[in-house]
Amino acid sequence: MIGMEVQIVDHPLAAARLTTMRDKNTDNAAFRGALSDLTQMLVYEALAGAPTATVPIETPLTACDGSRLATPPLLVPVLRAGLGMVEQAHAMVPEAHVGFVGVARDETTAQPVPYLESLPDDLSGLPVFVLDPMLATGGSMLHTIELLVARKASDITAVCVVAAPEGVDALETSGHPVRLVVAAVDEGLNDVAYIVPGLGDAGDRQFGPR
Ligand SMILES: O=P(O)(O)OC[C@H]1O[C@H](OP(=O)(O)OP(=O)(O)O)[C@H](O)[C@@H]1O
Ligand SMILES: O=c1cc[nH]c(=O)[nH]1
Ligand SMILES: [Mg+2]
Repeated sequence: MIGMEVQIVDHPLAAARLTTMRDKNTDNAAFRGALSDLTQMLVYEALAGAPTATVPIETPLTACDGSRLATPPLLVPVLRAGLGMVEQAHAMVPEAHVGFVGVARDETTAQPVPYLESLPDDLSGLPVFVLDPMLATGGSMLHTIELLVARKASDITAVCVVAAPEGVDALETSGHPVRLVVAAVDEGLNDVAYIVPGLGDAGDRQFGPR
């Protein structure tokens, strides 16, 4: 799909949380806190313009029309690092259902190695938000998107903190129905496929080494 929608969330508060996450002196707890705060901003922006449904209500004074999300997205954290996003995303969209995908890159080849999939069978008509702070080569995100498309998802949003241009290109050329919401697109990948300047290993920085 040429011309994939990429929404960069560059609000000053988002930039401040991202700075905390990038700083190598930020400890695990503060990293998780900044990721949670930033997730709130990313999900808020990702849902701007989402279709709404009218809800008739009564205020203490009179009847009026209210509003709710027409179709709350399925939230899909990619383990491990996406776990640090799901609680806050779910707080923003409490009526959402949640699926899980587990994939870990092989440390020598950087290829994604899947180990978990727990998703509804039929995703037709349901928007899906994939939560993973890092989009590096794009291999892990593409694996996840392929699981979703195989279940008939046709409206997928990748919600990420940092992306490499290589990962953005990989999503764009995949032809899958995906858009990207991200706090920053960095310079690129180093020789072991880490994002530079990046923030290191987002799973390790929340939970310790695996
Ligand atoms: O775009 P890619 O090249 O696939 O890299 C991105 C993936 O790498 C990280 O996970 P990792 O494999 O380190 O697993 P973890 O979350 O368990 O640490 C990250 O959370 C993404 O899932
Ligand atoms: O920079 C990177 C690349 C992949 N996964 C991470 O957690 N960080
Ligand atoms: Mg990791």
